[in-house]
Amino acid sequence: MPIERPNVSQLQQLAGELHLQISESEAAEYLALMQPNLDAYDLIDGLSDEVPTVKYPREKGYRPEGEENPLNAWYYKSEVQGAQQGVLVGKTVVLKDNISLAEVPMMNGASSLEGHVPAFDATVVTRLLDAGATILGKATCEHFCLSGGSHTSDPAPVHNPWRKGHSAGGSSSGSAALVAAGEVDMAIGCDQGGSIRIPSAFCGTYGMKPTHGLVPYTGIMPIEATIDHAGPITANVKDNALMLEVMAGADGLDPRQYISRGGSYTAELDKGVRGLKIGVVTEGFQLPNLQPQLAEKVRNAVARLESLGALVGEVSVPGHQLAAALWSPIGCEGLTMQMMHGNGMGFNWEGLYDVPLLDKHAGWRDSADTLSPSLKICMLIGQFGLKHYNGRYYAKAQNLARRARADYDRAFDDFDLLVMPTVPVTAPPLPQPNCSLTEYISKAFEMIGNTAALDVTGHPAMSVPCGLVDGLPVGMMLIGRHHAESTIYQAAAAFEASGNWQEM
Ligand SMILES: NC(=O)c1ccccc1
Repeated sequence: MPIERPNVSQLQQLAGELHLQISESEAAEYLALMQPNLDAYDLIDGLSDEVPTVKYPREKGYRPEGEENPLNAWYYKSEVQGAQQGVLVGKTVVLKDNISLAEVPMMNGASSLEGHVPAFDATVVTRLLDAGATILGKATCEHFCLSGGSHTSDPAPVHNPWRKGHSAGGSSSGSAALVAAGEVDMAIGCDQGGSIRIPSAFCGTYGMKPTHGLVPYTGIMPIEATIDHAGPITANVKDNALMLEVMAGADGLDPRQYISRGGSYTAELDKGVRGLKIGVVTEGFQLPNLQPQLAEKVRNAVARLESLGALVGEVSVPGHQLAAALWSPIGCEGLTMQMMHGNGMGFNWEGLYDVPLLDKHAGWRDSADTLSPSLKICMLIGQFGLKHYNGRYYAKAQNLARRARADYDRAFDDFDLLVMPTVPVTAPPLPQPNCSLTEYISKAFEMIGNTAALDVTGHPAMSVPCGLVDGLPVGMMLIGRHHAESTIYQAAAAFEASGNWQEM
């Protein structure tokens, strides 16, 4: 199929957008000279796309309603049976709804994407199925994954299974809610500012944000490649480690995997914590909105690890606050370029692009006013930094991210793990649908003070449930050296085995 050529005046218009002025006759001459290039576009247009083939058949599926979806945590139910054999045989899994499951609708929490049906499976999906898992469907997520509260998802907010009317956390809201409600064994979440760990903390699940690049993001709708992470959300530590083992390692299609190695994450589970050095991060307990009772639960959990033989000390990591600050230019300018101007894919990397998703998402411009205020504020910050400051603060923040990372790594000279509260608050009530802009946005970001920093530095970090305050779960965040997920699991497993966290 030939692509539609621009005419002379369209080419002049394009030139204008590039700050060029070309006369009509120049435009005509350029146009003639461009013909071989446009012939190349014709050739590409005539070819089929180069994408992975779908390996396992699936049901058409449906959108559960009413009693079948009391928390609004399901987006779609569609069963996919994986291989007959493998470490995940008998395990049920739900996918966050920014992860492609071929033939099953995906909307990433945003009405502007409604109607999109992916053509291929994300790498992590194929890996789980190859390991024998049974996928049950897609979990509701927040609007383009841009909220730590569960009130921004289209069509409806997700409720916390511990208390209806309260936030499930976000942005992997449905993922954690369905695991906590016992509807699935496992879920995949994604995390750019805390979106695996926040809902895990609010819902009392185990949520691991692995080292940046460990798990391929291929086939998952991104926010910004340098902070995109995918990882497991489960009801126990063993399942979490198993799931990570299956999902980790290079797929050759994701530029985030500049360092790519998988590993065995189940090997250390029974080792205990005797002699393990755990640093309590001073800055992690200095968030202005930290609830004292919640901090107390986390300190009690650390004392328990100490009683199990860990060597505990206090450590200051000034880079923690720096990293949290770096999230603003990196997250906001990065998502404005990649997710919005770049139609969800961006440019300048080799790998697997989802072309139909790109086309569909390019339509956000036609209904931009329906975007969530939590996304709008990030776009406004991002556009400001890009337009008024050439994106220089994004660039400088990427450089300073190495300083922040080195700061944590200095702490890891003395400690094997670092610990702090995952989030400063327990699950708050969901804001009312007609709440103010200020409330809507503050309820989306009030809890990311500790989590976002580790997206910037890339360190693995896991939320481990460690108690209840007024009947709502509290999460302790364990942070490890890059690629030391095993050490995190080792401590998490020892802690889990030491008693019922709901009684702590
Ligand atoms: N995608 C995220 O991790 C996120 C979390 C909280 C707020 C904004 C984004």
